Amino acid sequence: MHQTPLPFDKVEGCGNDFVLLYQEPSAALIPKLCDRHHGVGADGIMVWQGAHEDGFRLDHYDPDGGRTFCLNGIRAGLNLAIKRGDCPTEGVIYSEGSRLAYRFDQSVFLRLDPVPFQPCRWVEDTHCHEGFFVDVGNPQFVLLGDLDLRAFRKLAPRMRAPSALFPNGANVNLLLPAPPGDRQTWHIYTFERGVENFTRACGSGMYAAAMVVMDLYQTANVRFIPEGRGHVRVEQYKDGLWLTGDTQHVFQGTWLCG
Ligand SMILES: N[C@H](CCC[C@H](N)C(=O)O)C(=O)O
Repeated sequence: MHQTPLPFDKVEGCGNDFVLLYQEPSAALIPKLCDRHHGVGADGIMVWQGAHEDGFRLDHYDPDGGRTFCLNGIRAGLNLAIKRGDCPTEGVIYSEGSRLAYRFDQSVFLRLDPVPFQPCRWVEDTHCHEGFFVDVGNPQFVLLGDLDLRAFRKLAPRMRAPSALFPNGANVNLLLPAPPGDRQTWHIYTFERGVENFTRACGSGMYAAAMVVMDLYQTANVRFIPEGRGHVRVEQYKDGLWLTGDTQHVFQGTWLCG
């Protein structure tokens, strides 16, 4: 069977990795590309759609085909598009129903709209954990050191499931202060919906966590150290709240397998 070669780039933000495409993938291709053994291997697919309204557009697919907002995918995809000259160093990026201002200064900065959060309690049998629910364009459950990493690894997949508390399921994040007592620097661990696994980083998880931490500790700057490489900062400037962090263009390739 003849297959049309499909050019792609592999990009990542703090270890949250993506296959960046330039045309719409078929539903069957998405999990194949994301597969770490038989495919390229990625936590998701980004599709560069070029000019859109007053800016540019990047679409996102989870490995299970779900469409939802993805900050690391936007950061990583936009970083490459800017470096290649496919879009200016300042502008607007549309993605999955969101419109974000961006600028480039050594790395991509995305302007975040402040979003509200609600305290909530996850209960299962003998387990009861207090956290915060934040909808940043996808659902995020943020636990502020209410359990240790070992318990989080065990419970996060269950917390992620659709429930009365999270009808659409949720991405689940654990924040641990780094170093203890510091309220501006946090380790963050995330179990991601759609990937159905712990990922090295989750940009929207950090967006959600920033909303909680900045409000609770009245701080204008927060830095996250995800499981993967590097870090992400959320900082208050005169013109709003901006998020930035490490991204990388890992390699360029051509998919031949259909
Ligand atoms: N898997 C997530 C979306 C991807 C978010 C993440 N990778 C990010 O950097 O924002 C969900 O289904 O809600």
